[in-house]
Amino acid sequence: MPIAPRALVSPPLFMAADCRAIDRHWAAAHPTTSLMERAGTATAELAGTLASESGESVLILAGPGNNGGDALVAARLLATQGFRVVVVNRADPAHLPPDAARAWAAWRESGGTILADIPPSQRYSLVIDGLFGVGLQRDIGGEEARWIEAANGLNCPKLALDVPSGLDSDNGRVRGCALRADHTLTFLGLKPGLFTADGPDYAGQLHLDTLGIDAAALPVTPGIALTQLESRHHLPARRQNSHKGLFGHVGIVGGASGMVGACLIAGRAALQQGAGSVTLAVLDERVVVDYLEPRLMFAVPENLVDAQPSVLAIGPGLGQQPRAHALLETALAAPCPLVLDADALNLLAGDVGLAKQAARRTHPTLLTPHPGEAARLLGASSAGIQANRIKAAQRLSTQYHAHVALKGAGTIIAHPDGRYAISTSGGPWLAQAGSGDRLTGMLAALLGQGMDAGNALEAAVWLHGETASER
Ligand SMILES: NC(=O)C1=CN([C@@H]2O[C@H](COP(=O)(O)OP(=O)(O)OC[C@H]3O[C@@H](n4cnc5c(N)ncnc54)[C@H](OP(=O)(O)O)[C@@H]3O)[C@@H](O)[C@H]2O)[C@@H](O)CC1
Ligand SMILES: [K+]
Repeated sequence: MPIAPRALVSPPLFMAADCRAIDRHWAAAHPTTSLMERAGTATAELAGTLASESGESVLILAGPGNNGGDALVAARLLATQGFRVVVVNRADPAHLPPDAARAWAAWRESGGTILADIPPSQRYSLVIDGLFGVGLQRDIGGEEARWIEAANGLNCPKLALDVPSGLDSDNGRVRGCALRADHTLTFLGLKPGLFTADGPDYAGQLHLDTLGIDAAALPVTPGIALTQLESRHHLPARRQNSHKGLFGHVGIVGGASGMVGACLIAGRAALQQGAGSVTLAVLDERVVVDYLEPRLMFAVPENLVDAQPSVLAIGPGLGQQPRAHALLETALAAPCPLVLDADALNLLAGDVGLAKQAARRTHPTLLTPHPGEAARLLGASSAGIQANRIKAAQRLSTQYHAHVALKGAGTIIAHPDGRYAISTSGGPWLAQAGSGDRLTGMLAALLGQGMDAGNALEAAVWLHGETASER
């Protein structure tokens, strides 16, 4: 029975290599039980509920590997149930992997036919995409690309098996072209590429079928999908006998002339997230009060570290002038958790000495780059960062010994111990000026209230996404 991933708490993510290892172990331990038969059965069950009631055929696109084998099993079962099916596959049966070859033979023995191309001008009740799964190796071209374009143009629901064909299951990148699915039925466990980069746009509604394998039997992986907050992401209940000193003094450095708003947004967000008190160290000295949020205090930036804040955030509207550089140098030496965002990251990227100082810090460091900032920090292009967002976040985390949130579709949170999470909250409405400043403020507030750095970053990213749900 498929599960909606959002119903699961922090489900593990499996790279293609993990899937291959699971497959090998299963085959060695259960030589007579085929996981493909289970995958095809789950597919036929879901397909039966998705196919429109027009009575038109189900179009099944099958590829040259085991993803195609899953589709062939589903074809056989759907035909048995009375569905009309059209199977398109141009693989050489002599070169199919063993399970897929058995599925091919069973389909043919049941009287099924296989077409070498999609019949023109026909209407379908459903498309099942079993072209490529976790075995996608390169960009799709040729006939398969043409089939995918044709399927994308059909006016009927589309169900992708395991991952939409053309989507790299490890990183969510489209390899040439990809099937735009309305539903994706993924097998065994969730794949990171379904949650980040192009994944959410192509996967549609996700369904997970574990194929009857107990989660405890699956390998432990470093990645999770952050589908909801866990207890570790919550602050303890406040005692009645409390005072503001217990909930942190957040210092925020930034707000150069013309960019003061960034600092105000961060400060207001920190107060809303429960910080005991917030001081803004605004570089534009003309600004000494926020009349809309008069609880914010203002300090001369050079004096802020001496005031011993319990957490410091630097970057919102900071600019890159020499004064900003000097303030960053001072902030890096602060004996408290430090959030680096925006121009603080750009300054780090441009100065090896500062970067080394950041990497040597003994108190927690948290970086919240968007892909452009991450690209500058890693000396790469934004496209290069987006091509493998998980790897990029992990490289930054290792390089700076920091907790890193690489913002964007499916924000990646990478930790220095190698663990990572992909947040499933949020959406394109977060793509707006000031959005990152709010995240910085929320994060600083959670740190100020004593939450562990890694948990605070995950919680802040999640909560920030929740505040910007679909309009
Ligand atoms: N893991 C499990 O336990 C279970 C896995 N199951 C299922 O198996 C799927 C994985 O199967 P898989 O490993 O056979 O890979 P798959 O995605 O079918 O593709 C490989 C084939 O495609 C080819 N090919 C690749 N890229 C190409 C391109 N751009 N253009 C053209 N060709 C390209 C490649 O050719 P080659 O690179 O070898 O030349 C090879 O022939 C998985 O997603 C799930 O659906 C389930 O049965 C349940 C249990
Ligand atoms: K597929």
